[in-house]
Amino acid sequence: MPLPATINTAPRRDAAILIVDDAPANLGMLRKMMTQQGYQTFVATSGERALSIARRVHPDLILLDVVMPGMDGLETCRQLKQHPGTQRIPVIFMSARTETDDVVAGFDIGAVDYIGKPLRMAEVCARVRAQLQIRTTSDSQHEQAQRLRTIVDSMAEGLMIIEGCGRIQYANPACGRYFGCSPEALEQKTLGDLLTQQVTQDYLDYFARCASEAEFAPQPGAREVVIRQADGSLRAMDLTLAPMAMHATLFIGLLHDITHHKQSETALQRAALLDPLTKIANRRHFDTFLDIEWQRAIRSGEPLSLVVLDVDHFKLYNDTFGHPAGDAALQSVAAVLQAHAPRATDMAARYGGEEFVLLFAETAPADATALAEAIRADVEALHLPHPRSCTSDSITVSIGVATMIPTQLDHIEKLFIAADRAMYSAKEAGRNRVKHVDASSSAWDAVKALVMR
Ligand SMILES: Nc1nc2c(ncn2[C@@H]2O[C@H](COP(=O)(O)OP(=O)(O)OP(=O)(O)O)[C@@H](O)[C@H]2O)c(=O)[nH]1
Repeated sequence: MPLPATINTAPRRDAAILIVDDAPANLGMLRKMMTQQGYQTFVATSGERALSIARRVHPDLILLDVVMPGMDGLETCRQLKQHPGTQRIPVIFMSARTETDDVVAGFDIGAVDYIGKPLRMAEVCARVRAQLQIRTTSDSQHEQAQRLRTIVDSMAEGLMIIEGCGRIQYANPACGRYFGCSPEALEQKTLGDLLTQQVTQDYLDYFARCASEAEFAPQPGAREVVIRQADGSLRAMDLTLAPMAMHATLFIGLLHDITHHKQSETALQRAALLDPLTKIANRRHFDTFLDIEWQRAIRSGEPLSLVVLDVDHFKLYNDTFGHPAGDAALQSVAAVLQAHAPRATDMAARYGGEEFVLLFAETAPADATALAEAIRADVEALHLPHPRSCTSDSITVSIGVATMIPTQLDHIEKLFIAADRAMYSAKEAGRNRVKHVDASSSAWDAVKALVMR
């Protein structure tokens, strides 16, 4: 529901007035006057009766005689102020007792005004009008405050009011949910209890600048922060902090949960690095990883081993069992590769089609060859039937391995060409085998010569 742009503070013409006086003549006169002013009137000749009517009709104002037999006006007013249903009704005392002590006692007990008797009707009307106006304004403000509280309480965003020293002065229920504690518990805390040290310091500096430099009016900006929850876990949030209007020392903080956004961002980033069919690294991811390891090997002088692996007679396999069965076979082969690349410095990837690669950093030729041989044997052990293959009854792979200790003068391409050549020589030698080249072999020299040309 939109909030009204302005609050209508004119007293309602049909406001209800309860007139309480034990003298029927006074009652009659006041009633006539109030009716002439356009008000609805109720009358009572005793305090007890006044309480009962007030609780039933909730008048907008009570004109209350002080001196009455039985329950007097002061006691009547005290009981009105004690009852939640009647405590907000403004009471105006009317009395011939106009000593200062009498008037002060009337105000102390909760009256909003005190009129001396004998009554001057024009004055009574003016005072009633003034109090009704105040009452209308206060009702509107009360209603407005209630609406704002409902909005703030039901907001999905967290809202906090923060003092310049970092103390949380107010927190709404969403803040409580975000931090995993009650809003009241948050109101005992400071920004430093909720945010990391660096972020807290940044905000405290910003608060100090707002307070000391009148012309410093920064645009409120959202900042990604990690908040600490009551159970110690961390959560990603957008936090917008801005000075409260007309309050250089108070700041409004708005917290927006971006955990889901972050999770999908991370999922997207991860998806961009994986081959959709086999769920192992894709070519782009592998190339980036190889660049990093290549540079690291140049610095460390440790050997870098590249393995290139190609499924044997895979076209025939597809032709025999169909493309979906071929896909499933590629997934099985990929799983074998992944199982042999457990270290942070290893990576298995699908390089395209039925071709796979593995990188083993800090791995000498003999170790890389042994790893490749284990992979070959594990693929064979899958026993994926390949009845039309002329080299085996089941799916097999041919593997080429190249190892080098790169220098600044080398190109990554060299390593690839060497491993590819080794793989083709494994194919030529009958498939389902591993071939290795290293820097000392003649094959490697041939590769070098090729690349240097
Ligand atoms: N099912 C399936 N097949 C693929 C995929 N990518 C490439 N292929 C197939 O892999 C086959 C590769 O065939 P070739 O390059 O002729 O080699 P090959 O039949 O494996 O023979 P050799 O390598 O000489 O042993 C082609 O038929 C491609 O269609 C894929 O994602 N899924």
